[in-house]
Amino acid sequence: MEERLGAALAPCGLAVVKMPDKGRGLITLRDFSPGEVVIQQEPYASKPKFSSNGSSCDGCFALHNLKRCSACQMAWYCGSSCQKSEWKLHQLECKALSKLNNERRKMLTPSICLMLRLLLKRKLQKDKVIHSTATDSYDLVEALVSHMSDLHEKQLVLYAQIANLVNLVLPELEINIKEVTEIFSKLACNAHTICDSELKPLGTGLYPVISIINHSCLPNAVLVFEGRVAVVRAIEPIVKGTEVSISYIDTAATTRKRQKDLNEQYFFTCGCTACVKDVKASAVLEGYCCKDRTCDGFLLYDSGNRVFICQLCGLSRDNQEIKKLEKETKVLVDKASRSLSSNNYYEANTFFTKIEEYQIELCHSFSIDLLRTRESLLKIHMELKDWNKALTYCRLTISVYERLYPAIHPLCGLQHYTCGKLEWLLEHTETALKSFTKSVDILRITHGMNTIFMRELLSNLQEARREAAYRLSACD
Ligand SMILES: C[S@@+](CC[C@H](N)C(=O)[O-])C[C@H]1O[C@@H](n2cnc3c(N)ncnc32)[C@H](O)[C@@H]1O
Repeated sequence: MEERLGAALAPCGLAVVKMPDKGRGLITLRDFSPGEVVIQQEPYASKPKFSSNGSSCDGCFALHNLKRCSACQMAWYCGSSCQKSEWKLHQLECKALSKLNNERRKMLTPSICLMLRLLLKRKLQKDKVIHSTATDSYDLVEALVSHMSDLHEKQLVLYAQIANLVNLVLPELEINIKEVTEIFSKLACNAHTICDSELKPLGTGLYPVISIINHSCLPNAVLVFEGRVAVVRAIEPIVKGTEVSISYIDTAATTRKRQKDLNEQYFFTCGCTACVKDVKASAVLEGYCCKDRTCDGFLLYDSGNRVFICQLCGLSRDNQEIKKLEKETKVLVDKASRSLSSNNYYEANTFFTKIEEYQIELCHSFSIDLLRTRESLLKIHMELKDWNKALTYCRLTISVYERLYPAIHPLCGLQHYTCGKLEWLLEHTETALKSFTKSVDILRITHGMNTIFMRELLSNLQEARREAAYRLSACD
C-alpha cells in the first residue's frame, strides 16, 4: 500500500514520511507557490448533512434541483448523472435503509450514515464491483490513526453501542464490532467537515490521503472543498522538502484554547511557533483592557495585591469591578444565545448590544469574546436587513481577523467580500471596489479561480470597477 501510494504521489511532487512525534506526514518533493493545488481528492465515503427538506446532492454536494430517492427517501440527487454515479453503492444502502422503521431511521446520526457508506464501499471494492486505486482503497483507511488507547472507556462503550446499531442496519455484512468501534474512533480524528465556498458546513467526508496532512496553527496550506472534492492549496511558498500543514481548528483562539481543542479531539500537543511563542498574544486575546481608555495595554492579574495591572502603563483595575461586569455579561450571553437560536433577531439584538457595551468596558479591543459578540451582531443586522449597522460590525470584525489569522486566510477573504457586498448595496462604490479587490487577492489563493463562487465575486468586482470608472468620468 505504502509503495503504491508513494508511486501515485511522487508525480504530484509529494511523499509520505514518518515524522518524529507526529506519525506520518506529507512532504513536498518540489516547490509549490501560493494558490497552487498541493493535492485534491474525492472522498472514500461522504454524507451530506441530513435535513428533511433535502440537504445537498449525495453525488456532487450541489444544493439545487434536488430530488429524493423514491425508495428509501433518504438520499438526494441533483440529476440522473449523480444518481447513476452513486448507484452501485446506493443500491445496497437503499435496500438496507428501506427496511428501517421510523424509530430506527431517527437513530441514524451523520457518523452512522458515513460508516454505512464506508463499509459498503469496502465490500464493493473487495468484491471488485468498484475498483480500488492507489489513492482510493480501504488499505488507506486501515492505515489511519485511531487513538483507541487514548480514548476514555465511556467513549469506547458509546462507539461499540453505535457499532451494534450499524450491525442491525447491515446484518448481511456480519461486521466485527471491535473493528467498527475502531473505525468510529478513526472518523473522529480523520474525517473532515465538507463546507461550501463560504465555509458553511454541508456534510462529512473521509479523505484518507488528505488525512495524512498534519496540523499547524500557522499552516502553509488550506483545505477547501469544490463540491465534495477536497482541495489543499498552498497559502505561502512551500519549498521542496517542507512538511505540508493545514489547520484542524479555528485558530482564532488563545494558545490554551487551541491546545485544549487539539488535545481533546486529536490527542496531541501542538509544538508550532504560534503555540510556543504566543504567550503575550494570547493574553491580549483573552485580556481585559486598561481603565485608561486612551491606553492600548492589556491587564494581567497581580494575585498578591488582588488587582489587575495594565502591562503598558501600570495602572491597576479593581478585581471586584471586573468580576461584576463579567457576571452581568454572562447572564446576558445565555439569554442572547437563546434568542439567536430561536431566530428572535430583535430580542437577540437588544441582548448582544448590551453585551457589547459591557465588553467594551471590560475587554481589550482584540478580545475573542468581543469579536464573537460582533460576529453575532453582524449576523443579526444582516437578518434584520439593517445594512449600515451590518457594515459597521463587518468592518470591526475585519480589523481583528487581520490580527488573528494569517494574511492569506479564507475567513479574511470572505469577510472582505461581505464588506464589499454591503458597501455595494449602500452605494459606497469606491470602498466596495477596495473590499472586492482585497477579497479577490486572498480568495484567488485559497479558493482558486474556477468555481462558480469565484466567478460571481469576479463579476461583482468588474461591475464595481465599471461603476467607479463611470462615476469618475461623470465628475470630469
Ligand atoms: C489526521 S491525522 C494526521 C496524520 C497522522 N500523523 C498519521 O500518521 O496518519 C491526525 C493525527 O496526527 C497527529 N498529528 C497531527 N498534527 C500533529 C502535530 N502538529 N503534532 C503532533 N501530532 C500531530 C495526531 O496524532 C493526530 O491525531
